[in-house]
Amino acid sequence: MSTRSASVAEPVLRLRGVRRAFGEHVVLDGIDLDVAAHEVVALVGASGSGKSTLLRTINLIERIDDGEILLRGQDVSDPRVDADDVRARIGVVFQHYNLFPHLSVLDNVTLASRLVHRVPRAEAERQGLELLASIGLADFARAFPDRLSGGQQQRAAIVRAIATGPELLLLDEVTSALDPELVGEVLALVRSLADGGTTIVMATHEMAFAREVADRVVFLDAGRIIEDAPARQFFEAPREERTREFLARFLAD
Ligand SMILES: Nc1ncnc2c1ncn2[C@@H]1O[C@H](COP(=O)(O)OP(=O)(O)OP(=O)(O)O)[C@@H](O)[C@H]1O
Repeated sequence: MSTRSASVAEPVLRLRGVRRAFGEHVVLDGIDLDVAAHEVVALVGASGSGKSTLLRTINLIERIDDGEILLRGQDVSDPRVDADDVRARIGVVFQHYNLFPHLSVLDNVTLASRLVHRVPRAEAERQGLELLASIGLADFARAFPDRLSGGQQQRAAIVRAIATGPELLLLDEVTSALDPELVGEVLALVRSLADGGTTIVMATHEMAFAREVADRVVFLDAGRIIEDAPARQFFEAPREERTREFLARFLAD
């Protein structure tokens, strides 16, 4: 478990009473969550419990029906706020299809810096090459993504997401589509970002990952937070019966 301490300053992210329904189906049912600067929060829960929807609401891909989403104190769920401005402040990596196949790996990594943040090409490429070198992929900078393994692609997608220095990094099951032997390299990268102070909210089915990397684990069930606890406590002494059942089922699989 990480030893980083949470800041007492204003949270990077604050959710208040976040609700989202699809028709009659309430998928997020009053979510309250604070994420402090440098904190790493893992969202866990059964399939369909609302983890991805929650991440998508934070990134404004999914609009909420009720409640508030504050990014460093700004209510970004206000429909008058420009979603593109908010997304420029948040890095996101999904399970699948993160890299643009028709762009080189370096162009993928530098695209947002150049287009959204207006960093001059030479400077963006210098930074991009540095990032690719940091994950051992400098030699693939000019290659297209299909030359990379799934794990290498996900790592490139993760450095692309942090290339613009986002205030918050959202990771949605970034290892789920990978062959087991490729999972470790992606986890190692996320761990190093966590240790470097990146603020992360990640949905994961990998309990070992949540346990090792997250400061806090938030257990969702049917769109509600059942337990929100420091990672060690969550796994070693969960308070809620439903958490114990979830973990027992998980260990039995
Ligand atoms: N656009 C949508 N329209 C209708 N229902 C949706 C939509 N998006 C999500 N849902 C439903 O919301 C529920 C929560 O889905 P979500 O993907 O957030 O769960 P999850 O916890 O991330 O699941 P998984 O672990 O399988 O990824 C599911 O029942 C899903 O079918």
